[in-house]
Parts: sequence; C-alpha cells; structure tokens
Amino acid sequence: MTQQQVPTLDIRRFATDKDNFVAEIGKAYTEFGFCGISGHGIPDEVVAKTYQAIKQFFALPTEVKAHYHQPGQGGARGYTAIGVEKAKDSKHPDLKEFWHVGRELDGPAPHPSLYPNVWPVEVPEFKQATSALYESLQSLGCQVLEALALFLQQDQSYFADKVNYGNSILRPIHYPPIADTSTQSIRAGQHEDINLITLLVGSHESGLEILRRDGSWLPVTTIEGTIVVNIGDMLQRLTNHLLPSTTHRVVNPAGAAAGQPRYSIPFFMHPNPDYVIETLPSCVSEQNPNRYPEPINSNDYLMQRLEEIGLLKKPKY
Ligand SMILES: O=C(O)CCC(=O)C(=O)O
Ligand SMILES: [Fe+2]
Repeated sequence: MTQQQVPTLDIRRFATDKDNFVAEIGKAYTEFGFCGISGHGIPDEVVAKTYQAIKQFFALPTEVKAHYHQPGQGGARGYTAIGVEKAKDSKHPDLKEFWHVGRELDGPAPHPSLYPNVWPVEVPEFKQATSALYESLQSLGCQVLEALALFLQQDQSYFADKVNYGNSILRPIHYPPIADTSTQSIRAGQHEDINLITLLVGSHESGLEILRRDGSWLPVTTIEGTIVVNIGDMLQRLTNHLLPSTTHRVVNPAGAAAGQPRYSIPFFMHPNPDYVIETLPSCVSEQNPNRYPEPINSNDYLMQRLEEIGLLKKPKY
C-alpha cells in the first residue's frame, strides 16, 4: 500500500522559477496524472458565490430543474438529471445531477457545437457567478497548458490557438445524500475524463479517489484553496500516453456522512471543436511507438465518447 500523495505546486513559480516548475509539474503528471495547483489567484469569493448559486439551483423542485434539460445536445448546456450519466462500461448510473455552462460567445458561433448557454431564471446570480468562475478557470487552464507545452518540448504558446474557442464546460455537480445505502451505484463510477485537462474546484467533502498503477485507490485530499488539475484522454492521446489520463471515481461515504450531500465543480477544458488530435512527434520513440497513427477531429472524438457514457443517443441510421 502506497502512502504517496498527489503533489501540490504553486503556479506562481511558473513565472519565477520556470525550469524547475516545468520539470516538477511534468513529473507530477507523468506519475499521477493529477496535480494540485495553489497560488492561482482565483479569489475565494468567486468560488464561494458559485457554490451559493448552484446550491440554490439544485434545491429547486425536480420539475423546475427538468425544464432546463436541452434535448438532443447530449447535455452540452443546462441541466442533466440523476440517472442519465454512467461511467463507460458501467451498468449502474452515477448518483449525481449536474449543470453545464459553456463558453459565452460575442458573435456567431465559430462551430455548431458551441451552443448558446441557458440560465436558470430562479437563481438570478447563477449566470454572473458561474461565468466569472468559467473565465478564471479558462485562464488558469491556459497557464497549466503553457507549462505542459514546455514540458513536451513545444513553444510555450503551443496550445493558445488550439483552445481559443474550445468547447470547454463548467460542470457544477450535486451528489445528493445516499437514500438507499444498499445501492449498486456510486456517486461517480470509475472513469477517465474525455477532454484535454480538468480543473476541479475543491469539494469540501471527501470521496474523490484516483487509481494508482499498482491497482490501489488513492484518496485525493484537497487543501483549502487548491485546484486539482488532471489530464484527460485527449491530452493523453496527443502525448501518446506520456501524460496519462488517470482513472478516478467518487465513492459513497460510509456511516452518518452518507446523509450529507456533496457538491463539486469540475471545469473540462476542451480544444477547439475542429482541432485535429495528431500524436506529437516529440512523444513518439522506439520504446513508445505511436499508439494513434490515425488522427481524429476533437468534436468527432467527443461525440463518440458522449455516446459511451449515455449522454448522447446513437443515431438510428
Ligand atoms: O466530483 C468530483 O470530485 C469529481 C467529478 C468527476 O470526476 C467528473 O465529473 O468527471
Ligand atoms: Fe472526472
């Protein structure tokens, strides 16, 4: 049994101690696929206001929330109810409901998958709060990608024109108290994230665990103010698994804690929908031959993956 913990790094060192920071973040991701980021400068207030707004929304009656489900979009915007999403290959749906906030657009959508946002009129602060957090996380995500670009021997700005109209999603999640403790479902079944990187605004409740290479589950304990950033499948694919997308899950709490709800807010950072993911030559070697000789368009990849997790129905033709 390993006692190791996911490391936490202060992102301010990217400006003051660049080479060491890049080496350390690269090592954290190579080993764990996860890293805590502190010193990010996102005010507590921005996070607190979002938690307040989402708690108000999830407390609304089921039929009011259901009104914000957008049919045919694979849950891309608005509300998705409990029982819809399940981890790939799992028989049991997750015990969670969530809302998706997408990129706010100034003009016409640069790609049809960039749907307009919907906002719950019942919670007037929701739009302002979640949009502020979205912007902050997008900009923090860009900094993490700059460091990773250097680690991958690319220019620091390598990802800039690949994420500038990315279909990134802020996903406030509510895991209700566990009503039936004999349930076969867990809060979030083991899975890998689909996107480039995920920034997780710390839940105060425990439950998140990552799968170590030795097959053991390691609980991720979030230090107050730290944002947990992990690698998703798209970046794993681009880097030919040099940066691994680590399996993780959210387990049901035992005892009295089962009666407590859990809230969390992941931000899934996506590339531009027309970006083609093609293995980076710097990540291919004799020991690590290219696992993905066929490049794939990131929106096609996303659609394929949304079907697998129950968010998109397979077309009937
Ligand atoms: O709620 C959490 O802590 C993690 C959620 C998660 O892994 C996901 O939604 O992909
Ligand atoms: Fe996840």
